[in-house]
Amino acid sequence: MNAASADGWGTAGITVGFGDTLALRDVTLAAVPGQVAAVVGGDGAGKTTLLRTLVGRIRPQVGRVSVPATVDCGFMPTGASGVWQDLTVDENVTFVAAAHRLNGAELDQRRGALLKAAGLDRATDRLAGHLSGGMRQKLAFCLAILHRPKLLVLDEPSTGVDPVSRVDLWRLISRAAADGTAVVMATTYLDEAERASTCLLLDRGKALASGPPSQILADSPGVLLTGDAPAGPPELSWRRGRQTRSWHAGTARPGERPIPVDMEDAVIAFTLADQHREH
Ligand SMILES: Nc1ncnc2c1ncn2[C@@H]1O[C@H](COP(=O)(O)OP(=O)(O)OP(=O)(O)O)[C@@H](O)[C@H]1O
Repeated sequence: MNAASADGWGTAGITVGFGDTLALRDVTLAAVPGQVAAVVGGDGAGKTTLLRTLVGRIRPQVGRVSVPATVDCGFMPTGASGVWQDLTVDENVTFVAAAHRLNGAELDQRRGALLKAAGLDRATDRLAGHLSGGMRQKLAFCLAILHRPKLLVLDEPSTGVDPVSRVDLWRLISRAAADGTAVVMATTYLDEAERASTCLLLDRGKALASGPPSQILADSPGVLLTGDAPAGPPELSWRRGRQTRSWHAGTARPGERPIPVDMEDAVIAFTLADQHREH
């Protein structure tokens, strides 16, 4: 369980069920040092279950999980629940540092650098419960990475965060990866997924696509059209800005002018293609 493969860590063919619900079916995810792997998918897709299985909080019924030793893992649960609301920013850091036996000059240096990078260095005496949502998420991030984990797992770190704090958070995440950490993050923001090294698209517990973002876009199934009105059945059309997107399986028909897909289109196209196959 604890050995790193040549390429890093991750899950191999894991299946997780809760009673009658199959939350994950045969899902493989690679966590590679120096890279950010984004896990994307809609509500109930299985993102949280995958991350919790990766950090050892859920045991898969089938498949293998390989991660570094627990002390080398950092986990930021969803909704900044890793933050103690009744403690100040500084006290939160001290509390988590004690759990990792960090102290002295090493802790002072780490605390100073992280809180500054997160824009929290002027808020050290504020109660975490009184911080804005974005600041609290950034504090949760700092706590997860305080002990310089080799594997950092983040569950929707930027959900509900304003655009400026999202940029800050993304900078912190990129820096962690640049320092050699293997980062795995669930996100519902597809612009973030597009900037990751690899993406795993989940839908109802199943992996619909995985690979570098450019490959996911290139592999996007079917044909995407845009216009003022749906070009096919309403269940295969959706609004995007002022335009309507329409999708169909197969290749372009005579007279159609398919448009290039971005990550948002690709995620919808993979999901529709999967539903199409099922019917
Ligand atoms: N502890 C649990 N007991 C029973 N069912 C669960 C449990 N945890 C998750 N599930 C179910 O497993 C499926 C996947 O849930 P999960 O929370 O992993 O999805 P998600 O992609 O993180 O979605 P969301 O962003 O909405 O939380 C859902 O159908 C969910 O209801």
